[in-house]
Amino acid sequence: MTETNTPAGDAGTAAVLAVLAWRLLRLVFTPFHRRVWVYACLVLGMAERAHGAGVLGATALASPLAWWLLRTSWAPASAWYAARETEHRAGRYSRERSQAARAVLAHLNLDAEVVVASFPFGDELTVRIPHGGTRAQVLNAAPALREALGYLTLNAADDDAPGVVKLNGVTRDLLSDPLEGPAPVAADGWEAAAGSWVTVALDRNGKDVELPLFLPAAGGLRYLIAGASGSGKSSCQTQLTVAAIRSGARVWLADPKQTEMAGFRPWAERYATTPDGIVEMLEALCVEMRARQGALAGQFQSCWTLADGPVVLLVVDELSAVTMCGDKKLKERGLRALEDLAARSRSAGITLILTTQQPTTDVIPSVIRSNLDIRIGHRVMTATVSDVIIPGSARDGLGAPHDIPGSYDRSGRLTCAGVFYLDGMGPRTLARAWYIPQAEVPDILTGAGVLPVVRPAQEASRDRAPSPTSSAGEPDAARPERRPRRRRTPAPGA
Ligand SMILES: Nc1ncnc2c1ncn2[C@@H]1O[C@H](COP(=O)(O)OP(=O)(O)OP(=O)(O)O)[C@@H](O)[C@H]1O
Repeated sequence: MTETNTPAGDAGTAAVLAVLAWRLLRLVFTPFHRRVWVYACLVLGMAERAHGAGVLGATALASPLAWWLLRTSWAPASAWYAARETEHRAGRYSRERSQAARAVLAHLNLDAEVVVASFPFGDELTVRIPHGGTRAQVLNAAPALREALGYLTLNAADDDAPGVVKLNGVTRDLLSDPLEGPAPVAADGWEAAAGSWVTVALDRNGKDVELPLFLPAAGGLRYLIAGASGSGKSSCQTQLTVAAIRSGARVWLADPKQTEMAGFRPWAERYATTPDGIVEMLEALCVEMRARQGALAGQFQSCWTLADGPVVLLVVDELSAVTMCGDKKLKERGLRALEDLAARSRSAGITLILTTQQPTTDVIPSVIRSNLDIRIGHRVMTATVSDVIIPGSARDGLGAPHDIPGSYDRSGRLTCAGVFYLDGMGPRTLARAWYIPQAEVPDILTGAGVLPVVRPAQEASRDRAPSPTSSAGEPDAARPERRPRRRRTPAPGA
């Protein structure tokens, strides 16, 4: 085929060649997976030179413009592009950081390989101990690495593998920066058996903090979550409840404030809001617990397993609704049920989350407190209160909830909302929780394909005819706060 020698053809060819030259130059610095585009331009340009087809040249020139228009005006294209760019930048960030770290170590006569992985609050540096080198040498280099890479802190992680040292470098202040983005448990594809661990927070080294819902050898867990109003007590509670529902546990909720847990209501097997409804629910759970224990005894088993049935999660959102209840008899019944559950629910595969904003010895009597295994202490005002949540924390120097600094920002939110001390899961840890607003709970659970609990028709009748020994959950606000009116008429269908 003959070449076109018109001035327009020459100008087109020159333009194509200029684009190609630029693309070829970039090719040298472009990672392999991004080169396909450059190859496509190259092929089009060659075709243009060989066949003089102006259409191909024009395509080669116009296609970057078309792609730019596409990705700026069509949402799926821009989302894809943004995701690729983020991935690309993260790769570049890690490469640059590992090169910088290697240079620092080489300066200190340590010829070590370094791999950097980034986290929301910093980086994890995995340093391979060089031949003839020691772990101590790498650790001695940490201050120089911290200085050179600009970390606030750089500490050795406690999960070293043989031959490597892992260092956690923190770039953001845990106490002043809330976690952004969806909580891991809310992510698409989060799947778990009821026994799995739930990532609820990041610790001050930027590492995941995981909490269990059930432990195969121990059974259920007993959580205490305490802190001042607005300190973010709902953070871990909501995440654990989402995880429990997603993993098929039966969830019973006591929600006297009717705010923190309201989003869960359609998925809760039992839901109570008034003191007598809550006490009834606690008593019903004691009955369930004894039935489970009876079944275990019959099989000579000491502890519930997931093969025996699903975990039951009981969340009492404000413990004082029971333990400080004005009705003395009701309070005694509630305390008896709570003591029973705190002492014996574990082996029956029942997990408890007891939450309060008044962590005093009246609200959490010591007989209940002493059985709670995992304590999550958000900001409180005094050392005495810290000691109730985490015994000894006021004096042991390992960090206490009243040490957590915080003030209200202009929107009225506590700056330390969601920051807590975790005690009872290894060394005491300061962490910041992910946050799931209640309004998002229905979308998360619906999006995960979890069907709401179909409540039996009797539920309505329970409202009308509650009985202290019935296994009824009472639903809610329709019910008078003090004493339900008892009707003698039998429940429909009874
Ligand atoms: N982990 C978190 N990260 C960021 N913000 C949070 C976090 N947890 C809570 N918040 C913010 O703080 C506010 C109060 O949180 P939350 O309702 O959990 O507090 P609370 O301790 O349960 O308070 P109360 O006892 O009064 O119900 C929330 O509306 C939210 O804006």
